[in-house]
Amino acid sequence: MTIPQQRTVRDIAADRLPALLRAMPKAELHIHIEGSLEPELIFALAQRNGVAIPYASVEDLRAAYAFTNLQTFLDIYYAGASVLLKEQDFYDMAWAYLERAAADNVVRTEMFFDPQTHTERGVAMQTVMDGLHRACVDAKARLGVDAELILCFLRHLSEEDAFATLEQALPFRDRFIGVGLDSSELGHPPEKFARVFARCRELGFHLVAHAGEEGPPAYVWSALDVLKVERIDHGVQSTKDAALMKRLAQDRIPLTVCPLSNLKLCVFPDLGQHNLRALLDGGLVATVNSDDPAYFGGYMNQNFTETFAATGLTAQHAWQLAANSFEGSFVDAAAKRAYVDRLNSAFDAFA
Ligand code: HPA
Ligand SMILES: [Zn+2]
Repeated sequence: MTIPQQRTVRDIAADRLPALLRAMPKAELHIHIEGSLEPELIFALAQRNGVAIPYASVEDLRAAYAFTNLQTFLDIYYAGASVLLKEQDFYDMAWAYLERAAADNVVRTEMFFDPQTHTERGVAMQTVMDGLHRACVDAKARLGVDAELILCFLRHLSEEDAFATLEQALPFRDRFIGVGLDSSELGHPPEKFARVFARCRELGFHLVAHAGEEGPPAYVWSALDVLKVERIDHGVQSTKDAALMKRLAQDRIPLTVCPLSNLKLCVFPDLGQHNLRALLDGGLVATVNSDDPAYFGGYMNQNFTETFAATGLTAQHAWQLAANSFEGSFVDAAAKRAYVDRLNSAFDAFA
């Protein structure tokens, strides 16, 4: 892997830090596109498609977003996705996110999607793929955002179901760059999906998995050693295991950390106690991401500004997190260098 050059960044006053965080180019590596579905769009799509939803208003729905753990969120997240039926619905959802990403100076995004959430309801794989892919193509042309897709298997379902999903997706294999693993973590360890990940590896897909969000460090170990993933999504429980921290640092395995998600799902009691700084201090390739921004109260820049305000991270950390996002992305070495050059230019212009 190419490691972007290091850079020592001059300190800037705390009151100017939010502007720098917003202005710097960055990659988003952990965004569930179904988690970008805002309540307003849920209501609009419900009406367009004649789907009944058990909430009287947008305010009513938003009021239900009081989560105590991952599962309480997932129950509402899957219900929200039930309004997605047509190709245009998937396009509209992805386009709304991509416009928000562009506004946050996200120049590269690798978006998760959960096909089983849709095929289970009778939506064709092709419908999902067509809508999301068309939004990615338009994002490059009209927003200058380089957008790719990563297909996630739902870990609360069986490996057999994951294999069937992979089969359905293979006619569209040029439209997604990798596979991931999401949904209910506890009780569904990575090794449950050992064979389907081995197959995806043979097929040449990039591999990632959620691990160590709520689950123990053992799940991060098995994501690495059994599934052979290239990145860990979340991974914040890794600080509980010194040997694991060493492994992640030595192998430069990126962690796609999602601070506002961790706050909303009660992984940390408050943002001031988030361990992002400890991950960076441990030499890990940690990144900042939004996860499910419509549900967790913030897109990329809000994740950056709120976390920096709560934890006292500095301009040096800002540079490192953005550089890490490009290092951790699935672009080639020349593109990584070009992105880090853009990052350096943004810092020069800011000084
Ligand atoms: N964790 C697991 N599964 C998910 C998440 C998450 O944060 N968001 C959407 N699906
Ligand atoms: Zn996630």
